[in-house]
Amino acid sequence: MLRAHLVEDVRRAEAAAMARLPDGALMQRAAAGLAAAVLDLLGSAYGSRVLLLVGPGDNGGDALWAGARLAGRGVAVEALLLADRVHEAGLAALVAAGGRATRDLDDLHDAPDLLVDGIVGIGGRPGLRAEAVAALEAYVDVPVVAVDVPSGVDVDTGRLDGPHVRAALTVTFGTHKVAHLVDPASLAVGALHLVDLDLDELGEPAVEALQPDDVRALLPRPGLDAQKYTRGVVGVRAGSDTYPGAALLAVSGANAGLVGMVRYVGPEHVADTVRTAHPEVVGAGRVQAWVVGPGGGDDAATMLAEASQDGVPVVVDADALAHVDEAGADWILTPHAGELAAMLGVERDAVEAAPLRHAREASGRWGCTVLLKGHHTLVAAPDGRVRVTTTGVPWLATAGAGDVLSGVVGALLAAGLEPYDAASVGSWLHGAAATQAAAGGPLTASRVAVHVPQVVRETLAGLG
Ligand SMILES: NC(=O)C1=CN([C@@H]2O[C@H](COP(=O)(O)OP(=O)(O)OC[C@H]3O[C@@H](n4cnc5c(N)ncnc54)[C@H](OP(=O)(O)O)[C@@H]3O)[C@@H](O)[C@H]2O)[C@@H](O)CC1
Ligand SMILES: Nc1ncnc2c1ncn2[C@@H]1O[C@H](COP(=O)(O)OP(=O)(O)O)[C@@H](O)[C@H]1O
Ligand SMILES: [K+]
Repeated sequence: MLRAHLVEDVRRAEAAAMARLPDGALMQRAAAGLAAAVLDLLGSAYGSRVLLLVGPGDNGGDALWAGARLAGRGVAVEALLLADRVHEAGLAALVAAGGRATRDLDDLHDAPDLLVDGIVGIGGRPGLRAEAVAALEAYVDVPVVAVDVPSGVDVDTGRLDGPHVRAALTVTFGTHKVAHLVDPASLAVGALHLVDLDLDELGEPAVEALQPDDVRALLPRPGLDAQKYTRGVVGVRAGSDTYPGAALLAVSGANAGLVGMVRYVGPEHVADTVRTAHPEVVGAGRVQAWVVGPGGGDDAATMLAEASQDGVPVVVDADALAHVDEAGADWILTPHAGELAAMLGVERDAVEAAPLRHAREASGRWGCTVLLKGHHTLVAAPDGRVRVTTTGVPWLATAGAGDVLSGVVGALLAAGLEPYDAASVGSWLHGAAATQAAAGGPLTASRVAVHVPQVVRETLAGLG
């Protein structure tokens, strides 16, 4: 599991580690890891130029000490000091190693190959001061390595309020922070590299992200004595005269092999199309979970009312979301930002600016799992836990992709996974299938469903 902790938890664990380590040991480990990552990115030390942007705190200290190490390896290192006082020992080390420091942007030599953002780290407030913005604007085309976090982001929430760094690589220390995983800040992080500091006592993570091993452990798989009913039956109520295709897509996700049987209930001509495309699918009957809503149009309210009567878990998606009054504790709501905004009576922009807060709020309000779709989809449980999906590609932002997702999640729910696991594992598989289907290029929603079995196969085999 990839875990992200709040700043207060990082501070506490850091204090405990500092109490048992020699002075400055943690910063030296951080700086060594940072310098190694910068060297990797540069390719070669000699002839390379690096500019450190140095703020007032220990984040600047990390940058200066890493700069000293880089200068010692032959990199031409300059530091632009953006505060009246900077980390003194770090500055002295840089200068002793042959680096150069200035407070004046105009006093810098040729354009660097890389910027190192040591402006602020976990002690930073959102936004950047004018001098930092001017320095970043002077080198807009130069890739940035962020120290710990891209400066300017709100570390504990992932919000962006004001100017911030956009990194090509973020090198973080000890544990991940919320802003690394949660949108919109996660969009500014670039590649993410963790330098281990052996911190213990970090406590419970604020958010976490499933890794292939976690998914492997959670995936339902048939026992030797399995029969179709023991594997679970998922029912899909989706599609309408206006949107017949949504039924096909939701069924294709449900029918990716993760359950024993799939039932479809909907308009007769849609059912014909579903059966032609998926001959395995049968009609009404007992199910262990329902998927309700994709393409439901005006029928969505009836679909939801009928599915609710069975008392089994329900995945509520798309048109059915508008009709959720009271939700069962074992339901999963799967809105995108626009749908969640309508449910909560706020603007879409507000949800997009603070998806973590709104996903948590919705989960609390309806007392069930909420899966908020986006670049990094969030799954929030009513007890406060949140998982972030880091699989997937932007090509997945295509019509019908959400319908496939609801089917996959419903199948996992019917197979017996807890709602929180069904939603997060389903989202992980959906993203991984999209990445595989896209193979670096465009994809359509139908192709995502086709790739789910192969992703499951590779994950079970430990190839994920
Ligand atoms: N924790 C760990 O395990 C380890 C931590 N390590 C490193 O320490 C970093 C944290 O260092 P830190 O605590 O000194 O805070 P940091 O972020 O450098 O600066 C805070 C200062 O900036 C200022 N300031 C605030 N907002 C601002 C803004 N928007 N724009 C401009 N200035 C702003 C504010 O000053 P103020 O304005 O309030 O006077 C405050 O004094 C951490 O991210 C990691 O890199 C590693 O070395 C080892 C392991
Ligand atoms: N920028 C992005 N990067 C990766 N995945 C994305 C991005 N934007 C959207 N997605 C994913 O694409 C899917 C779109 O679903 P949705 O908005 O419900 O579309 P539809 O309603 O047409 O099915 C979701 O799984 C969402 O997480
Ligand atoms: K930084």
